[in-house]
Amino acid sequence: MANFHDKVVYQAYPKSFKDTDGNGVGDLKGVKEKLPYLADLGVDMLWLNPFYISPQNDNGYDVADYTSIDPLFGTWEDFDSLVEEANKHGIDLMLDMVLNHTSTEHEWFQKALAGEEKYQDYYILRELQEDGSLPTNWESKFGGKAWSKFGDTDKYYLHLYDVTQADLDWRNPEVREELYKVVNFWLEKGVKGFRFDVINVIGKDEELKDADDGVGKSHYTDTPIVHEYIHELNQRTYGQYDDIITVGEMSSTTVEHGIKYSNPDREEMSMIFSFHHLKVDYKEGEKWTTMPFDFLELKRILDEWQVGMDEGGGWNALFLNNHDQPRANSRFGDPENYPVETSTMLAQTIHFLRGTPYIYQGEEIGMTNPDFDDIDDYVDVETHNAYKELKEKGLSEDEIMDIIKAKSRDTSRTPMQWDDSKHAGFTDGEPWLKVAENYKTINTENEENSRKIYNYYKELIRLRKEYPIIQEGDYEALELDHPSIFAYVRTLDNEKLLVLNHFYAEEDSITIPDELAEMNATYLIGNSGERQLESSFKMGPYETIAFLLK
Ligand SMILES: O=P(O)(O)OC[C@H]1O[C@H](O[C@H]2O[C@H](CO)[C@@H](O)[C@H](O)[C@H]2O)[C@H](O)[C@@H](O)[C@@H]1O
Repeated sequence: MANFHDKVVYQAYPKSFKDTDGNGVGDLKGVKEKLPYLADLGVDMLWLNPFYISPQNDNGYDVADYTSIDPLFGTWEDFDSLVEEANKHGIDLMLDMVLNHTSTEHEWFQKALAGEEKYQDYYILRELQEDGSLPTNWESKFGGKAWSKFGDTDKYYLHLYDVTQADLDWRNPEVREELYKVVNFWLEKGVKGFRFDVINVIGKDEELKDADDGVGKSHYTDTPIVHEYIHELNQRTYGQYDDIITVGEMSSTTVEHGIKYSNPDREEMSMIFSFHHLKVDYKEGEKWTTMPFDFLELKRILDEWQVGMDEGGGWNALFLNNHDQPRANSRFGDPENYPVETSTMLAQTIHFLRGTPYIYQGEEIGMTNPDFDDIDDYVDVETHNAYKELKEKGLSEDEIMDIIKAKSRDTSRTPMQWDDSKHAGFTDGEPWLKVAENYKTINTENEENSRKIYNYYKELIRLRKEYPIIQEGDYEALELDHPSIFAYVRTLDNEKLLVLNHFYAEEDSITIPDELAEMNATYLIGNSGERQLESSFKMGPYETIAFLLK
C-alpha cells in the first residue's frame, strides 16, 4: 500500500474552480491552468468532484455514464492533458466514485424502465406493503420518502438521496462486476486515488423492513456485508496496485467501523471521512436549524476519533471543509474581525492532528459563506427541498433564509475567488452560482489577508513533510474540558509536538503540565509570531501556536 502519511490532498470542485470557455461552469482546462498554484501550495494529490456525464440534478453525483467526461467540463484530450501536466507538477489525481447510486438517466436505469429484467435487478425495486404503504418507511436524506414509483409498473425504486439518484443493488454480483470495471477503467487512465461517495451505505439489508425510527439508517449503514463488498472492491481493483490512495466517505459511521474500513490489515481503504464533528451546530441533531457550535462537543468528537482510530490501527481523513459543508471559518470563527487568525487557527488544528489533511478550494485564502438573501440565488437540490419543508413547518421567510445562509451546501460551492475582477476572475461569462460578495478583498491576489493565510497553509504542508512527528506521532489531548482552547500533544520517540489552538476572541490561558513545561521548547509555527512557552500560557484571539519539545 502507498505510504501516504506525509501527503496533503486538495479538493477542487470543478464546477466552481476555474472556467476557461466562458460558459459560467468551471472545467478541466481551468483545473489544468491552476496547477502551478496548487504546486506552489505544495499539495500532493488533487481530488476532483464528479465530472462525468450527468443531468447535474445533484451537481454530478447523479452519474449517467461512469466512463465519460461531461462536455460541460471538457474532453478526453483535456483530461489526458490534465493528468500529464499534473504529474509534471508532482500532483496525482483522485477521482470521485459514486457507486451507491446512478442517475435515473443512466442507461442501466433506462433499460430497466423499458422492461429489461437484467437491469431491473441492478436496482432495488419493491412492491407496496399489503396495507398499501411504501415498501419501507425510510426517509430520503434529501427530504421526503426514499421510494418513488418505478415507471408505470406497480413497483417502487429506492433512492436514499435525490429522486433522480437510484440506489444500485450491490447484492447482485453483476452490478459489482460492472462497478469494478469502472474503477479499473480509471486506474488505467493514470488516476492514483479515489474518493468513494457514501460507500458505507451500499450494503442494504437483504430483507427490507420498516425502521422503528422511521428513518432507516440502521438498515443500510455499516452493515456487516459492506466490509465484504469493500474488501472485494479493493481486491478486484486498486488493491492490485501498490501506489493508490483511497478514502471512503462514511455517512453516520462509528469509530469501530472506521477502524475496520481503514486498518491496512483488512485491505479495505486507506482512510475515511467521518462527519460527527461537523454536526456540533445541529440543534437536537437537526441540520436545518441554527445554533452556536458546541466547542466542547467538537473537541470530544475529534478526540474520540483520534484516540479510537489510533488504538485500532485506523486512519482519519482530516477536514473541516468540503463541498457539502458551510465554510468552517464562518461556522467556527470570526472571519469578519479576525480573518487571518480564524483561518490559520482552524487550519493548524486540523493539519497537526493524526491523519491526512484535506484542503477544500478557497479555505487556503479564507473564503467565507456568502450572504445570499434570496432562495433563487441557491441551486442545490437539498437546499430547495429544505426550503419547502421549512415553509411547510410554518417558519418565516427570514427565519428560513437565516438557516439556509448558515447550512446550505451552496455556501461552500460559490466560485473560487482568484482576483478582484468581475466574477472574481472565475469566468468571463455568467457563473452558474453567484460569487460571494467579498471577492474584492478575499481572493488569491490579496496581499492583506488571503496571501497570509495561503502562506500559512504552505508552511503547514511543508512542516508535515519535514517532521515525522506530524506524520506519525501519537496523539493525546490536554485539558479536554478547557472552555476555549483545544490543546493536544503528538509524541514520537522522545520528541513531542505541543499544539495550542484558541477558538474564541476573548483572551484565555491554559496551564501547561509540569512534565511538558520543563522540557526544552522550540517555537515551530504560530499566527501571532514567535513566543516562549510558559506554564500559564495566555492566548490571544483565535491564536494558534506549536512548540517542539525535547
Ligand atoms: O451527514 P452524513 O449522513 O454523515 O453523510 C455524509 C455526507 O453524505 C452525503 O454526501 C455525498 O453524497 C451525496 C449523494 O451522492 C452528494 O450529494 C454529496 O455531494 C456527497 O458528498 C450528503 O449529501 C452530505 O450532506 C453528507 O455530509
